[in-house]
Amino acid sequence: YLLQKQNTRFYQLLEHFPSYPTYPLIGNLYKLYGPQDDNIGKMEKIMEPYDRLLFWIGPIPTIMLKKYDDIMTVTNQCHDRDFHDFLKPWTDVGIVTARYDEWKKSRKMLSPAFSSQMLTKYVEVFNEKASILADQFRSVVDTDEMVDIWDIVVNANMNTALENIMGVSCEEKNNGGFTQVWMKALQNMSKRISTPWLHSRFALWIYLNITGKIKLVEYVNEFPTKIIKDTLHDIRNGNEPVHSSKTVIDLLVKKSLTDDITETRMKDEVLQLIATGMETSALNVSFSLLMLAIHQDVQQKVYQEIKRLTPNDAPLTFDQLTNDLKYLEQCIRETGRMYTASIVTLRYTHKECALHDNKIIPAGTNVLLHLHLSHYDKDLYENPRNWDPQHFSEQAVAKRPKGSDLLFGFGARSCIGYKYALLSIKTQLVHILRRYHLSTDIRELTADNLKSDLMVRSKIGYPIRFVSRQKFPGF
Ligand code: HEM
Repeated sequence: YLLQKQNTRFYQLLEHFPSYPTYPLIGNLYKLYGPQDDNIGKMEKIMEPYDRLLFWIGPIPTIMLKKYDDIMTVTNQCHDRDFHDFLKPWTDVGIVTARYDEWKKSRKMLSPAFSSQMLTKYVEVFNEKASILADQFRSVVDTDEMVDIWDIVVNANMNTALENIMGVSCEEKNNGGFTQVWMKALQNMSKRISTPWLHSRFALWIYLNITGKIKLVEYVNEFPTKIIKDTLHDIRNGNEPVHSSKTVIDLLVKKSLTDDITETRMKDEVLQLIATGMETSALNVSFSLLMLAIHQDVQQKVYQEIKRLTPNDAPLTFDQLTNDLKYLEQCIRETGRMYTASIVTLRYTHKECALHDNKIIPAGTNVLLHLHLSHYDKDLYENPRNWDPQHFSEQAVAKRPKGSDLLFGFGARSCIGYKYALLSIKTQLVHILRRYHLSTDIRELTADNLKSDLMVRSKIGYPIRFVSRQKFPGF
């Protein structure tokens, strides 16, 4: 009551947004809590009648938006996310969690890691890891057995990330260990989000210590710290030419010789790149392969494009991956639309933010931008529940407002790694499709088959049958 009295405008502005009954201290976020297996369907039902919905976490307001024009308006005006404290035990200030001023430093520091010159270097690693990935399906080829490809794909993407970001080859000792520890650490982060009592920092600290999971947090932080220290040591001792950078850590460490960047900050930047880039890419590869296995006609068209534009089974080049293979890219984008890895993204309003109908989100509000729901918008996509690469044909894209496909977010804080992701995903799909024809017994993958923790996943896995190309006449 006192809060409301003191800040009348704040509460008056929020009254313009629909909400559910709210209770003192708890608010009404209870509406969204429940088993993770059911949360996507539940969210869709709750949001169905609304374009905007106000939730209260105790006294803190959170507005959920699902229309692309609202999302674009907010992302154009607000450049902050406010969940730094939430991830703090695992990672501190970095590009994803930093507030505006610190974020500008991160973005400037990391942009060179995504220049064409660096991307060209990464392509070599993409080819090498994608070829190893394709090799791993040899044991099941032509057996008629369907395999759930997730574990294999996620490992391949972790190995690629480790090599390009940290320069650690997956053949080296302990890296397998890092992938397992990382996945467990992510499960714990997601458990914190879906478990209200773990929102308290003190409760989380007790939980992590009693269960011994604090060791995961320590290991995840020690691993990149050691590599940063070793790289610094090498460069200071002249063992590394200062002008050549193959990895993100090389770039950061060299920058730290002239700029004020601490080892902790470098470690957090690196962890946050892995957190945002690795699983998102692995999910797109897994969903894309499953979609191609379901949609045989599309698979055939993609395969013909690959045969036509990348003959001789040679490693793919940066130019081929960037300029050719347009239909394959349509498939990847369509998968990203229907199975949006990052189901939501966040903004925090430091100033009032006016929406197009003059409703105002007051300063001090968290805004949840529901990318997944925006991708099922009938105003943007014909038959949005159907997986159809034609949604991303040149003509279809031209008809939509520029930027309304929110696969990689929008505005200043949109995905810094989107080109990297597209190149990496394309390389993996080409290496696999060149060698195998894919099929599956799954007929379709609807919203009921999806669940979400920090990311969107298939409840029924990604079961695929592999047949060698030679044995598959007609393709
Ligand atoms: C299919 C793969 C990927 C998808 C779907 C994806 C999607 C997204 C989305 C939706 C956002 C939030 C944008 C916003 O809030 O407006 C984001 C942010 C980000 N992504 Fe990606 N991403 C992918 C791959 C990658 C890769 C490979 C990297 C790096 C190696 C990366 C690094 C980042 C970073 C650092 C941010 C935060 C940017 C900032 O706050 O300035 N992402 N991504």
